[in-house]
Amino acid sequence: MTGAFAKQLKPFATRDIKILLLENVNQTGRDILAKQGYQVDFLKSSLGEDELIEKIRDVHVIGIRSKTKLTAQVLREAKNLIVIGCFCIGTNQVDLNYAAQHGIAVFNSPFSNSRSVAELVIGEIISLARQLGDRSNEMHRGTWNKVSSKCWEIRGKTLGIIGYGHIGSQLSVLAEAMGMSVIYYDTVNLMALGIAKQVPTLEALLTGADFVTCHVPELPETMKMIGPEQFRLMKDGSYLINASRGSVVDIPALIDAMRSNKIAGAALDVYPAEPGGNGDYFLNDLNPWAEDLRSLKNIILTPHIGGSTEEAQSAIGIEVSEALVRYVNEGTTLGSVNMPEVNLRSLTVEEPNHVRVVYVHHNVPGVLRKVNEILGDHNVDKQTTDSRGEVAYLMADISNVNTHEIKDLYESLERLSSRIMTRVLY
Ligand SMILES: NC(=O)c1ccc[n+]([C@@H]2O[C@H](COP(=O)([O-])OP(=O)(O)OC[C@H]3O[C@@H](n4cnc5c(N)ncnc54)[C@H](O)[C@@H]3O)[C@@H](O)[C@H]2O)c1
Ligand SMILES: O=C(O)CC[C@@H](O)C(=O)O
Repeated sequence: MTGAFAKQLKPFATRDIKILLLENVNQTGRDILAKQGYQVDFLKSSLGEDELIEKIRDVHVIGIRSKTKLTAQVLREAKNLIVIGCFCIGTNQVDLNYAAQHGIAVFNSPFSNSRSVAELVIGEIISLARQLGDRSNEMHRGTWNKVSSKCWEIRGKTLGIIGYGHIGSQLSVLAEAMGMSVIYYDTVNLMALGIAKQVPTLEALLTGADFVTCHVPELPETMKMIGPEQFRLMKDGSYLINASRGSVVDIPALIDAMRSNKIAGAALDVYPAEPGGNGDYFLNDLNPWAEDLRSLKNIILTPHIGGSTEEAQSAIGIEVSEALVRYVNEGTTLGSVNMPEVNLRSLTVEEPNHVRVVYVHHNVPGVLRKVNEILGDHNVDKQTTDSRGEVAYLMADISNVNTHEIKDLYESLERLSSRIMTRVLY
């Protein structure tokens, strides 16, 4: 019996499934996974590449947040890995394509922390307009500095939202409720909430807004999308907020724009390089401009806490863990960010001599015929298949399979040249 077959053998024992959870995944998620009987290893922080490679070799499932980089180099070593859970929205830390090509599904939580980020940004808009960070710091140092110069109400001001997705649109509603006008720029034509207005270009947004806030994913097109030219276009005395990804804003350009008083304040929650865990080593070692950034007035620096609320983390823990359990136990890919979405109704009663076959394969002609020649020796009750780019995913429920036939079934599928990964469940 090959190692791979032993790993997938029907019915696999849930106690054999090894899970590594990094970055302090919430207790809700840990409980769901432990209740399945899986072996759950939990760490509060992320791991550097060498340690990660060492640990990932052994596990079937890994759960991460935004700091753990699952590059092709790391995933190459993850010989047993079948699924990755990103307990967050962003999936830019994972090589999604490499994972799909190797039959590793990736799940995330697409909107459970959107409200938390939107609320943080609302807090920052008011804090920047009233220079709250500076006043508070002065009081902590014993200085009473009662000023109104360049402190503003936000009522009647214009908020410019770049990226009108889950977070941007939620923020739009909150901002209007406080009397702000909202304009937004998005590459997709999107319905405005309330009386917000979509503008046709980034330039129109930058020239029209008093507060500019970024809510785009990390993509090649969004790298440094706010740089010297964009700061030049922004209104004199306007503000910039970035709680999306650190790569979106060119930080040295922001420092220049603030030093010249073009930009009156900024709030950053994300940075081009972030430490893997909590400690005293904030930005200095990682980012050469850190000292300059820290020396600026009216700048709020937070350690990537946009989604860090009890509500969001608890909801994310449940959502992602449940998706992992469905995938491990039933092969369901609904909600996966890198696999075709495939589902079959699960069995409501234990059926003897019944197996579920999951076959991830290269999306090339002739595969279904060959697979069905193998499955056709049994009774195929249900079958479904879908493809996404170069990867296809087939799921079949088969009856009349005797226990001694499972190994043959598995090995016949594994021998096909189209095979990426075979799993036999139940
Ligand atoms: N600070 C935090 O803790 C935190 C928490 C959650 C999410 N995030 C980040 O925020 C990002 C946005 O989250 P979301 O849930 O709103 O995502 P989303 O996918 O719902 O929305 C993103 C929007 O950006 C638009 N977009 C993409 N490229 C664009 C471009 N070049 N110009 C303009 N618009 C563009 C998309 O069309 C989409 O409408 C996430 O990708 C994640 O990186 C950060
Ligand atoms: O919790 C995190 O580490 C990431 C939060 C946020 O950036 C996300 O992508 O959801």
